[in-house]
Amino acid sequence: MTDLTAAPPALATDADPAWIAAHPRVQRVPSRALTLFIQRRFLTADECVGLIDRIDAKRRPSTIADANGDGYFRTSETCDLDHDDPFVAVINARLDAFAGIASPHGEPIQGQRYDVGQEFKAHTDYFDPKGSDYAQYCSVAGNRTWTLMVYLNEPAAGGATRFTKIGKTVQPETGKLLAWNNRDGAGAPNPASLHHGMKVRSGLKHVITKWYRERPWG
Ligand SMILES: O=C(O)CCC(=O)C(=O)O
Ligand SMILES: [Fe+2]
Repeated sequence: MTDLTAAPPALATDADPAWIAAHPRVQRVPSRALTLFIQRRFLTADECVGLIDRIDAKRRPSTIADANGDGYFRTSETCDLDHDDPFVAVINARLDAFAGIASPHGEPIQGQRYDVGQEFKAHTDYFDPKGSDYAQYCSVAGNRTWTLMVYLNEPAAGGATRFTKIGKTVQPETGKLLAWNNRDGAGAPNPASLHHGMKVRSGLKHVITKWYRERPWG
């Protein structure tokens, strides 16, 4: 459970790193190239179980936006969580409060499930403005800005998230949150946000991912 030190900024369209850094138990990963925060125990073990049950009940094969011809690029399963479910709505509000971003800028939370051997190869969460699918995915709400991701469990082996450009590997831990800015200091898409959801070697891995947009999503 995150204890917030103050009310979030009213109707902010973007996160303030100083706001995030002021939350209790937040660590900033030392890097000039990427703004990346970690907070352990963002969710309780019970909350994680509640999310895992919902993900397992509604999962489907994961997809990627800009198809790149590699059928093994993202082999996990995905679930669009139901925001009419009060349990999900409470967690969604907590993510918004952590980021300090007004709720309409957030995409619905997704769940991801990785079985043994499954992974999400190195990618960025922002859409390439020169990519063929950019207009399709970004014409209304703009590009992705911040990513919040929470590990819901700990696979027995594998499943770390590796930020390849900054040489940082984060190990899954039940309830641990990652928050990073997909843009650089000038506000442009930041290639240093490249990350790889590495293969699970034993056990299962579940995470939730929440992406924020430049403009309201819905
Ligand atoms: O599972 C992970 O460690 C990374 C997930 C991810 O990068 C994504 O869903 O965009
Ligand atoms: Fe990602």
